Amino acid sequence: MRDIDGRAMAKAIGAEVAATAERLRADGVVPTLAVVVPTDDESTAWYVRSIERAAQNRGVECRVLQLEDPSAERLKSELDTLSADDSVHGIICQTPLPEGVTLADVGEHIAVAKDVDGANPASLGRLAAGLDTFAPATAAAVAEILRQDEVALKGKNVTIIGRSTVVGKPAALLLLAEHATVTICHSRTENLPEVCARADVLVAAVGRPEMVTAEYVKPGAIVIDVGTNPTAEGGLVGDVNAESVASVAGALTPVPGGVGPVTTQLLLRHTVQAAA
Ligand SMILES: Nc1nc(=O)c2c([nH]1)NC[C@@H]1CN(c3ccc(C(=O)N[C@@H](CCC(=O)O)C(=O)O)cc3)C=[N+]21
Repeated sequence: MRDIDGRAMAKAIGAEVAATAERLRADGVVPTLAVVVPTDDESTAWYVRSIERAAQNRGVECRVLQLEDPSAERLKSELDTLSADDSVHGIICQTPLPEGVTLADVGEHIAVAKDVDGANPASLGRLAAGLDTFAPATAAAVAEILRQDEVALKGKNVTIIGRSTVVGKPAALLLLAEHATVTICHSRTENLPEVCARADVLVAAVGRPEMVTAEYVKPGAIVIDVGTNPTAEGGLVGDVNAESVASVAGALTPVPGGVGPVTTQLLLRHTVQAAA
């Protein structure tokens, strides 16, 4: 089994982002991303630091707004303000959200043109309708990795485990647009390993540590692991048991070093595109 090098792909995207950011700055536009952080959460805090670091390296301005357990009203008004602020080009509201607040709820307060992580239901609708729009960065990373790795998708069986609005559903739409035959599985799917084992490309986006084992994988299949599950030791494991699938899969995105780094760079790419 081959490892797909997400860090190398991220680096290439980052270089392209830096070039675009430089052109924008020469034209007097400082590409700016606003990161709204509404809760204290370890994996979110890590992602935010990673966005800040990457943005700084690529010439994108990053404004982090840490809110202390805001009400839904406060969060929405903050997003309304950023949506109306001409100096802000991209907005991401980090999940998890405070108790009782849904992403669809707050997402409606992120202007579609600045919705670089595809949180507004209107962005998802545009994606479904085949209109120009930003997909959630993680879903976009799945499609980008398959594109950069030159994985054939036309007519192929792509199976996605997980039907979330931020990953499973938008990834399905993006891969449908590449003419894949897409199956979405979830917790109620019958004979899950068997359904997955028909896939030429298997995308694991469930959030269950190392759930996907060899019996889920067709010999030679490309496996994309979207999971970032924190371990007790402070590390990170994916949704795929890499050791188990190693003898069956053709290729796998490792965790860390797979989908994660590409996700961060695509958020920046979306930001410079929004600024342009
Ligand atoms: N609205 C929203 N969109 C998100 O996309 C979102 C979010 N909220 N909340 C938090 C989670 C988490 N997340 C990660 C992204 C990249 C890595 C990543 O790059 N991880 C590194 C390694 C990290 C390590 O070693 O600890 C890697 O996979 O190589 C991790 C986690 C995006 N999230």
